[in-house]
Amino acid sequence: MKADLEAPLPAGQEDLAIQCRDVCRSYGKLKVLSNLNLAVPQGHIYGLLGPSGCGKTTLLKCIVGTLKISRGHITVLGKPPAFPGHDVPGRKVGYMPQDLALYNEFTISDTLTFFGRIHGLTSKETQARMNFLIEFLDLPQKHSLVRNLSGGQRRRVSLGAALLQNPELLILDEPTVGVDPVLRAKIWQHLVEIVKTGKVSVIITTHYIEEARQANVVGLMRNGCLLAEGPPEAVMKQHSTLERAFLQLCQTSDQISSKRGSSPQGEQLENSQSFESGRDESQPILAVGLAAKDEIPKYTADWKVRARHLLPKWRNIAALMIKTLVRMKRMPFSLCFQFLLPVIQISLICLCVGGDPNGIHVAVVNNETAPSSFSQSLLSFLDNSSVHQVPLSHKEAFEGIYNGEYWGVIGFGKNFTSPRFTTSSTCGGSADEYVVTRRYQTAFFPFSGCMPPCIVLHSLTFCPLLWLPSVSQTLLMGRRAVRTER
Ligand SMILES: Nc1ncnc2c1ncn2[C@@H]1O[C@H](COP(=O)(O)OP(=O)(O)OP(=O)(O)O)[C@@H](O)[C@H]1O
Repeated sequence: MKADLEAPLPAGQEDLAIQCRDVCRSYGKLKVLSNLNLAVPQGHIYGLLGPSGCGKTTLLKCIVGTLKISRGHITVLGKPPAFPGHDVPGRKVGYMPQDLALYNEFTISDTLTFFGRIHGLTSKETQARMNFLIEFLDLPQKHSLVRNLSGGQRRRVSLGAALLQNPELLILDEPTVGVDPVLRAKIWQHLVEIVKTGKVSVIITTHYIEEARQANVVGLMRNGCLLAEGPPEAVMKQHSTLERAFLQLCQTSDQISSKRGSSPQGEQLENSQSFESGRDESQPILAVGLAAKDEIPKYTADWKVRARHLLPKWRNIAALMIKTLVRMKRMPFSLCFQFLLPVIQISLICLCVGGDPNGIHVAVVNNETAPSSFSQSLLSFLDNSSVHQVPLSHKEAFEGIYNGEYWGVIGFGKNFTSPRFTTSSTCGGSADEYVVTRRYQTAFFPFSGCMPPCIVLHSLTFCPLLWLPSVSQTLLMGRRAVRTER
């Protein structure tokens, strides 16, 4: 198991934090990523730029392992995302999603403590990091509720959660949106500093193209593939700004597409300053210092590692339970809903089913007269509080039942006790004995029509999923509950 995790990486990959090879991803018929190739070197900041809707967030979700790719290969810190025994998603990765998944009922302190627990930090470590991050990200007091924070402040809390455990890889989806320029500069400065150690790598998306000049490598993305990849200075070589370089690359890409559309098949496209004719779409128009295409190795994990990967971690269960308790405490209405509703449902069920029936009038036609007869002892077994026996003749009994006076008729023949009948009647042979229970069932279940919806409602509310949502979340989603939640 250990050997598997510590196996040396194939040549050329040990210095790549992320490698995407021919990655494709679609949402139904919408192809979002098409044969995308991207390489994030270890200890670098990779600025992923591109217009809205080009697929940046989708790519980041695939990298972090919350979305599956349709085709291609991704390796993150040497293994595919969500590979058994690999902490991606997990402690090794700090992911700040675009849609902030923070809990409104949490304070800043609760939020950071929750993520600290999830990543297995001690409370001392969490506290130290929290104090640093609150000051660094210029956050309000740590007891402020997330729901009372502004949009920009929430983004910074989310960024704080991503930075909390000092991850090896930071995946930041537009962390600087709604952040004032001074803080934006500070965040970039921090990123530049942490990558200097060579142990941390960052992939960051931003709409502020010019701020990406501080990245070590930029990737310009359009329509699900990379137009250019390389150091910002190289991409900007013939242009004063990254924005202009991007504009030029977009125009070049459009020219290629239109020429390809209009030129007859097989005709060679003219050479342009930055691309070759018949360009492979999976390759950027401009690629500076791209990693060589190594063979992607086959990754296998020991069965023990796989089994452990499937099992939820206790610390995650504990963190999620505490999270649920804190949320319940802050939302008393939800507490009532979760605990009182099942009680109401059970009461409703009991009301619908009703209590034990009593005072049911049943006509008894007993043609045996001897007090020690078998029919008498059978009748004595009946509970008199539920069944009120009315001894009648055959005719009176049937008249009574047709008039609705009795719920049923129990009849015994003259020779019920005789040995001949004790054997044959148990097989249902004698015409002298009868039990008529025309309306008996209705007596027990007067509201039986209401039962199915009641039972469904009851099972929905009483089911433990509602009582302990955190545990079920963890059990269902396994150890990856943590990051998929965010
Ligand atoms: N869950 C989804 N189901 C269907 N389509 C989706 C889904 N998520 C994203 N898309 C579509 O995929 C495309 C790429 O979306 P994505 O969020 O990756 O873009 P983006 O580059 O991050 O955009 P932005 O910069 O505005 O955040 C868009 O056309 C979007 O409508």
